[in-house]
Amino acid sequence: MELVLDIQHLSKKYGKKTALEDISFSVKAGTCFGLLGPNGAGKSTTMKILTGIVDADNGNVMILGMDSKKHLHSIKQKVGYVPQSITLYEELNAYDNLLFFGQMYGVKGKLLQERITKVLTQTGLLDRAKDKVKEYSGGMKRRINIAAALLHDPKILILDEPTVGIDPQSRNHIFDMIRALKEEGVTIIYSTHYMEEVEVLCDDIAIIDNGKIITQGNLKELLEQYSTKSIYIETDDIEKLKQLIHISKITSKNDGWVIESDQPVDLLQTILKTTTEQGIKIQALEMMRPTLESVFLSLTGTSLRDK
Ligand SMILES: Nc1ncnc2c1ncn2[C@@H]1O[C@H](COP(=O)(O)OP(=O)(O)OP(=O)(O)O)[C@@H](O)[C@H]1O
Repeated sequence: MELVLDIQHLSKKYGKKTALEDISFSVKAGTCFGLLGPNGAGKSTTMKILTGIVDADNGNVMILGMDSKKHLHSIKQKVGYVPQSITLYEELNAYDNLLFFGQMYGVKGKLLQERITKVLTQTGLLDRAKDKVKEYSGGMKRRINIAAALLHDPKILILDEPTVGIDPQSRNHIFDMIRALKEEGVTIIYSTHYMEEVEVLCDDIAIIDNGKIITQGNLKELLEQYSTKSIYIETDDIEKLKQLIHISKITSKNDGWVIESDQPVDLLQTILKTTTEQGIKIQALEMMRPTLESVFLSLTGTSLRDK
């Protein structure tokens, strides 16, 4: 598959502080790539290097086959970047903001009018286009900020933590937008510290921590490879069950227990059979979906949520 982004051995220090240490990853055309990591991991620095805002100390970035050091201008025409902070004129309405940003990207005239209508429709804010941005909610501002990065019809859209501090409705809108853009063939590069977002949106991921990539690859394969397989059960008679079946590791969770097993399907069947035969009542029994939380835990020994 065609690579639209290829990063090799990127390093960056701010003074003595190492922000990135030998980062390499690549992104395939038409996919959603997730850069997942806790605060301060180096996600924004990576994205700023991709967009030419920050210079790397070492390493190479190829975007759409072009070297970012030599062809930044051409690259910028094909890449949309949504920074973490909102960059809109509060006193202007959304339409005028988009007019301004479109012209900055070099889009003009009738084409710009068409693009503004399209991006406002994509963000679900066409009917609010004439309202001043200062009257928008945080989530709506974020959606317009994304719209601004789409005006020049980019092939790659880079989003730096686009859902921080916004309402669930706007978050869902952003997810729907990303899925629709992907359908249209746009490659998405998405940074976040929310594992759940990566799990539902991304095809391939890199997990970054302390400026280093700790693992990367296809999301499904990583989940399969690293995460713990387990069963969740709620029953009033766990002690009896423990005597009847072999359980290697069990921990309490919510109103029940999580039992780890290399063979969760077999264990599930055994539990069902045993509880039925012995008359042990169960309130809930299910296989637990592998999560990125457990991937992170098994690779770093710490929880991403605790960072
Ligand atoms: N301009 C700067 N000057 C000095 N240190 C910086 C600067 N920008 C970032 N850093 C440091 O570099 C490291 C990586 O920061 P970066 O913003 O890339 O992380 P991040 O993963 O995007 O985190 P966050 O989600 O908190 O923005 C952090 O330790 C941060 O404090």
